[in-house]
Amino acid sequence: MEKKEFQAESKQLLDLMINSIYTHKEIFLRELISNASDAIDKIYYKAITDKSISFNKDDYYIQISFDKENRTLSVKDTGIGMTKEELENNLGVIARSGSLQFKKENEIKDGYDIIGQFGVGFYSSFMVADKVTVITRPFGSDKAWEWESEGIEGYTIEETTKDEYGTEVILKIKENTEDENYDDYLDEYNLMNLVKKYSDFIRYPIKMEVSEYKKKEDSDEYETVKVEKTINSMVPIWRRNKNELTDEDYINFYQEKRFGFDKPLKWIHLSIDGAVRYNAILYIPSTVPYDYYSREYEKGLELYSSGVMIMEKCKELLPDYFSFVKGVVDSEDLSLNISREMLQHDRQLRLMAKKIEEKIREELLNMLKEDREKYEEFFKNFGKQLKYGIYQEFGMNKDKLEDLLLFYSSSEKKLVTLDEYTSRIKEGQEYIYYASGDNYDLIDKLPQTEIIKDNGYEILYLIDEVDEFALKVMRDYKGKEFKSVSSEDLGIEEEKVEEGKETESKEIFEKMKELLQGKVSKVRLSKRLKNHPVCLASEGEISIEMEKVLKQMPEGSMIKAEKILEINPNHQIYEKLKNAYEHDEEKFKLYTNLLYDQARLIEGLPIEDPIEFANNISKLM
Ligand SMILES: Nc1ncnc2c1ncn2[C@@H]1O[C@H](COP(=O)(O)OP(=O)(O)OP(=O)(O)O)[C@@H](O)[C@H]1O
Repeated sequence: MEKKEFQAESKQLLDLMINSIYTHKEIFLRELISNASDAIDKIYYKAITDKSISFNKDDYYIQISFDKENRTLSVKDTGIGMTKEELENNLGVIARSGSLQFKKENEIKDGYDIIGQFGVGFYSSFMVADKVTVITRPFGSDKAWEWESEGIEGYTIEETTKDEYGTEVILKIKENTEDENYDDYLDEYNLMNLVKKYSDFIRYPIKMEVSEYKKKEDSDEYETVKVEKTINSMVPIWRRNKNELTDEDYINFYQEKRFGFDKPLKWIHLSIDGAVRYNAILYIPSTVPYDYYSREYEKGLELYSSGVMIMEKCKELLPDYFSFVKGVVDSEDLSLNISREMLQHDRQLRLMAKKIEEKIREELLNMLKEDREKYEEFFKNFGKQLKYGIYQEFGMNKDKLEDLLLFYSSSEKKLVTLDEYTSRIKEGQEYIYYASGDNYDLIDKLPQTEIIKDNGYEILYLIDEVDEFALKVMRDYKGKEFKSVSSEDLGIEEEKVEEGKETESKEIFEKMKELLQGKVSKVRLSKRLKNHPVCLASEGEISIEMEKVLKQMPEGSMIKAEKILEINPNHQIYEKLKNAYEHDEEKFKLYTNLLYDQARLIEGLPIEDPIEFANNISKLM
């Protein structure tokens, strides 16, 4: 037996390998399976050019077996195997990849790319094993070799026998420690899950003996028996032809992948053959994930490189406003870093992300046009996210998102797009009007909306917290400005105020403002009220609805809207107020407080002092 040391720099590298390159120990299995798949691929490629080699697909497979008692786990393949020299070169020198060399020598460029390229994956075995044994017999040779290593100190090679060509890697799994349960790698269920997670789309069968609960022959009793099964799906659905796939295939894949328990509302299957080639299947869920609108939710698409899973949630592939999209992306063109946990070039990712975003937008616009009912269902679930998308980044994404928005319309009594609103705009209508509140019924009754409706103008009713913030950063839609029904200048012909009232009321309103002790910045005659005596309006950037929202945030509680109390000069209450001002100070104070409280109630704001409010009402009675 020959005992050899790893080359000097390899020792350090091996140490680095074992201890710091990978975040998850479990990926060692992905690496061994990828190597086994590469080894079979190499025969496949040889067979293409060498007519004397026949490649019968059924003869090629990967087999996983384990022995709990002896703590061994084995990954065996019927691939190309290694000569003694190759063993020394490939497993004796870390960071030398026989696979990369093979790829170069054979100029392999087509779709089924060989996975290995860095020459380090194999050593990840030492993260979970004390000892690694490789028994290999190269294709076309009778000789077989056994390579063995317990890590840094070196390895041995000796001749052995093996019935078939191919390679078997046997790991002596470490004992459990306080932090790590190595028994997981000797557990049928867990191993199956790891194969599903990382290697489901390796294109050769991965076989393993699995337990099955079966009825005994000639008896009613049941027993658990071991049956050899192929545990990977092999052909990824995204590589299959769209025409061959049924709705059921897509739905099954969504559910198998646990993207959600629901049935997806819509899916998009992409095969892109541009600067970066990739396939993707994207899903829009039909229900909101329970943690979607919370900090815990993580966006991202599952990323594969040549059928091997690299990242569970690649967040760079989705903008925040489309974070509800689930799915997979698979590309052969990614530059991976050594651990396969990250990508080396943002450019490829950016190109993919851009296209993916375009496609999602296109699909949503399509749905809006072709299947309104479905789109409204989507919007009910994720419309809020689109609106956040506009609000974030100061409206930078406005152009991409504005046509995807829906708001409830006062005249149509249903959700409408901004385009539909503007297409109905009347001559002389200067603005797109909106009113905010807790629900459509309450907004519909808001005194401020009356004059606008009387003019025959449509109003958008906003009930989501983010709505008004989004419209504020949008400012306009195709040149038409948004206007709150509570703003001072509504751009319409205002209610006439009798001559003299303007001057006469000044003094009264000054007094009212004083009595209200800073609660309002102004009291003024209303030019918008018709049948109602009073309402609140606001000035400046923060509206009353926005104040309500900000109040719920810890840092926003101090931010207040500048409120204006508006009194209807044509309502009999105005005369009573005037009378009280002139003759009964106590009554005037009472009216002032009551009118202010009423206006708050109409806006859905809490009464600041409910007891005093109740007492004031009693006084009136
Ligand atoms: N099962 C196997 N059969 C045949 N050759 C193998 C097998 N496993 C490993 N090798 C050889 O050993 C080399 C080193 O393997 P290793 O897993 O360390 O790196 P890699 O697969 O080339 O690259 P990567 O680090 O990107 O996975 C491979 O390139 C291949 O030539």
